[in-house]
Amino acid sequence: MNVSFISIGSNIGDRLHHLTDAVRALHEHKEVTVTVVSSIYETTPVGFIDQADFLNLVVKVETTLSAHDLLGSCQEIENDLGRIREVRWGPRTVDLDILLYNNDNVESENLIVPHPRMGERAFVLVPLLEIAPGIVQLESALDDSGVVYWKSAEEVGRFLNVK
Ligand SMILES: Nc1ncnc2c1ncn2[C@@H]1O[C@H](COP(=O)(O)OP(=O)(O)OP(=O)(O)O)[C@@H](O)[C@H]1O
Ligand SMILES: Nc1nc2c(c(=O)[nH]1)N=C(CO)CN2
Repeated sequence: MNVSFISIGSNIGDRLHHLTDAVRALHEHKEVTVTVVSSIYETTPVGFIDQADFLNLVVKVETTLSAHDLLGSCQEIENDLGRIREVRWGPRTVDLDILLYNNDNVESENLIVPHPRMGERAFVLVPLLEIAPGIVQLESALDDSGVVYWKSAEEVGRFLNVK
């Protein structure tokens, strides 16, 4: 069994709904089980900053999928939930990024793990370290300004027991 951490973000429309749909879709995949959901954080946009605030969370999953197949499933979920890709780092209905996959280092054309920008992104590190303290070593103190606790994981995790 493989263990992976996935970051999920949304900043268009009913953001909580989009996060919930994405977590549910992951969990409903027959080769993926969501085992832990972080709290939900409201975060100021990073990169392309002239856009609405995001909701972000991180999930831990167990999966029999390879890292590449897991990426394919994440992209399918993004497409199903109607993500519009226009501006790099721009608004999206829902965005799923693979942060970690076991202790693997992957460097292929379409997949890099650990995610190359996770170390500088508080919207990733705050929820990741909440559910997996110490899983990444920080080079300096984490500047968590712009990342505010929004709601408990209950909001998205409630349905996970019913599988
Ligand atoms: N670890 C990873 N998780 C998800 N996608 C990845 C990863 N490594 C590379 N990619 C590639 O990144 C491509 C672009 O992804 P996307 O459009 O979501 O970028 P972005 O979310 O705007 O920016 P960022 O990559 O900085 O989060 C995807 O098509 C995918 O092939
Ligand atoms: N706060 C925040 N900013 C972002 C996010 C995100 O999920 N949250 N995703 C991005 C592209 O992956 C770019 N910028």
